[in-house]
Amino acid sequence: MEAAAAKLISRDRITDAAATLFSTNFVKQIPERFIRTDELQAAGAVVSDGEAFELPVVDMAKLMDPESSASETAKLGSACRDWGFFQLTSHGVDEAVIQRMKESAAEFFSLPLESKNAIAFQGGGDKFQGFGHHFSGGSSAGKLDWAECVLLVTQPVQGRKTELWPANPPSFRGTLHKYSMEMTGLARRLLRFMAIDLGVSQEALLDAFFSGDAEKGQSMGMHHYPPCRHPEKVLGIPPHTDGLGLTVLLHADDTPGLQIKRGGRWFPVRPLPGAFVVNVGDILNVLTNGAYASVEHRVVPDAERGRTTVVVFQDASVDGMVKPFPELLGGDEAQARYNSIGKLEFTEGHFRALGEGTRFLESLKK
Ligand SMILES: O=C(O)CCC(=O)C(=O)O
Ligand SMILES: [Fe+2]
Repeated sequence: MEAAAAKLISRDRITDAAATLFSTNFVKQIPERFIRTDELQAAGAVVSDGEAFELPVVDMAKLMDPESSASETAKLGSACRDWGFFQLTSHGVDEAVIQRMKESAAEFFSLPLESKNAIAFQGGGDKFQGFGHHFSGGSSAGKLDWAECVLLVTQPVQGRKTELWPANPPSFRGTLHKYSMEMTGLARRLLRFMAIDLGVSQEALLDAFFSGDAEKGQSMGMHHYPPCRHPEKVLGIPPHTDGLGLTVLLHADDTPGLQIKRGGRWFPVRPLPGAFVVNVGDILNVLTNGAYASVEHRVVPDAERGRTTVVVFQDASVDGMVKPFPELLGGDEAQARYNSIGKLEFTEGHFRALGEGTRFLESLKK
């Protein structure tokens, strides 16, 4: 869940009891606050292991190569339209930086609770950054996720609260800075090809994500899902869509857990080694007038192995608004499938709806 979310909601601190639960994995009985069997049963079936399906794979090197660019761009476009998700290979992000980010995340979560709580969520108001449990709303209200996470603003640089960036491991802050810059570069590269696919100018799409507006930026979520002997009873993250523009997820290990909802069923992502998982957020869905889909997803813990991920969210807006690109409407406002709304109002609405278990995007539909 993106960091901006928590502006309107408080989050829970991780208690000693939860930390013990997370570190042992020999729990005989899972405490009631984590049990969500009903919610899980109501949410739809998971496709079986044997069922063949393929989450689209997009190759950045092929996007960049004039020989293959057109066909790979079409693949990128259909992934964003049909799945709202794809795995990205040959992405060009510095492998050493990725490796250090993975290690830093894993090292942070392996620290004793006391050290992690040095940057605990303060709760309430805009003090949303730091370490703790996710907020769970809607049908999850009052329940706790089988996960611990860190949320931080990473861009613009002047918007960072570096005192909340882990000081342990000591290399963490430098690594996150480099990783954040790499992610900006990656988003820029990808957006150029999305613009070609959409038929909007590259400048307009890049401006929507990166022009000087102070409200735009980048945030990150670092998640640790401890193993759980009863994965059918708990959730790592309840179903949600991402409320910003574009999300890029890095697996720090090869444990699966992310599931995508499609046609009423949950499709487990089988992470490809070395690939990022990229998905369309609600704002990009509106900017593209519904052409690109922001799709519901969730995380279930693994029975045997822990899972650590690092997620980067890239924010977007057009002239302070969340609205379909005028270029896509051919000068005819009647073609807009969503009502325009101010960026701040959108963010507030998104988190209010998340808390209520509804989807704000639906209320913007014409
Ligand atoms: O950790 C994951 O696989 C997904 C995390 C996620 O959906 C989020 O942070 O919004
Ligand atoms: Fe998400």
